[in-house]
Amino acid sequence: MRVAVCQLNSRDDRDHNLGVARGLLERAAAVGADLAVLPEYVDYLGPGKTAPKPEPIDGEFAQFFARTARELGLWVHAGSFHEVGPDDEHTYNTTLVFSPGGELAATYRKIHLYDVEIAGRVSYQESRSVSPGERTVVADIAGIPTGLSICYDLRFPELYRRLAIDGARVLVVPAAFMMHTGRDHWEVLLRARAIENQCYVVAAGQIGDHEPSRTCFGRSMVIDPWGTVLAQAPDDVTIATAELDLARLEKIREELPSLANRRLP
Ligand SMILES: NC(=O)CC(=O)C(=O)O
Repeated sequence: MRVAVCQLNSRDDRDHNLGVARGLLERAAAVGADLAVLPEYVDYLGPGKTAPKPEPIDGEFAQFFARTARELGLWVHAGSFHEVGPDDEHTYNTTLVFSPGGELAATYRKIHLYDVEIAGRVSYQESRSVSPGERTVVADIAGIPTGLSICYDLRFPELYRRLAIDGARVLVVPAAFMMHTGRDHWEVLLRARAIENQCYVVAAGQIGDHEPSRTCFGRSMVIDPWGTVLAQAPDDVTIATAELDLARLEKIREELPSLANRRLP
């Protein structure tokens, strides 16, 4: 399977963001990708705690990507968007995955919320405006069991171990990782999740400045189950592609059976 990671710089203009995302998905389809992955918060990254208009699962955001998947004949992992939440104060941070037929194949709500205060660097309290998801998800994407996660989830290895135990061969991480933490942690964490779970990791990030004061790290990448970086996007709004070889994954698991050798549940 050929995958494309799509790197965006989403702003406070949903229609603009969707237009840029569509252009990258067209590029992914043109180079033969079977699956294209967008980053966290494709719909909106701007001033204010949340998008001006959160949407239901079957709203315009979903319809746009269902149509795009169908028109391009592509599996589309639509990163994440602001889904209408349980009350007026909170949304969900939600992933939607569409099949090449345009059917909604999977949904996932971000479980771990980014509540972090690093003096002078990062001040973010995601739980003030977002409610956490409760459910882990291994989706069937083109016949491959694929574990879903979003951004800050990456720091919680027990989530990915659960996904691996539940059969995942690919782990997808749409993100808007901060520049301050990303430059030291992003690649290390992604490669660790790939090696320890013997899975492909497909990670699509937001890149650059977002109003009013957030800078995202980018460096979208695809990593193999040995921990090797197969593809990495440059610091731009663009795509990077790589081939996933499931036979190679099974060979790695056979030769170095660390997943099978686990002693703790
Ligand atoms: N933005 C996030 O959700 C996570 C992040 O930037 C980090 O973990 O660092």
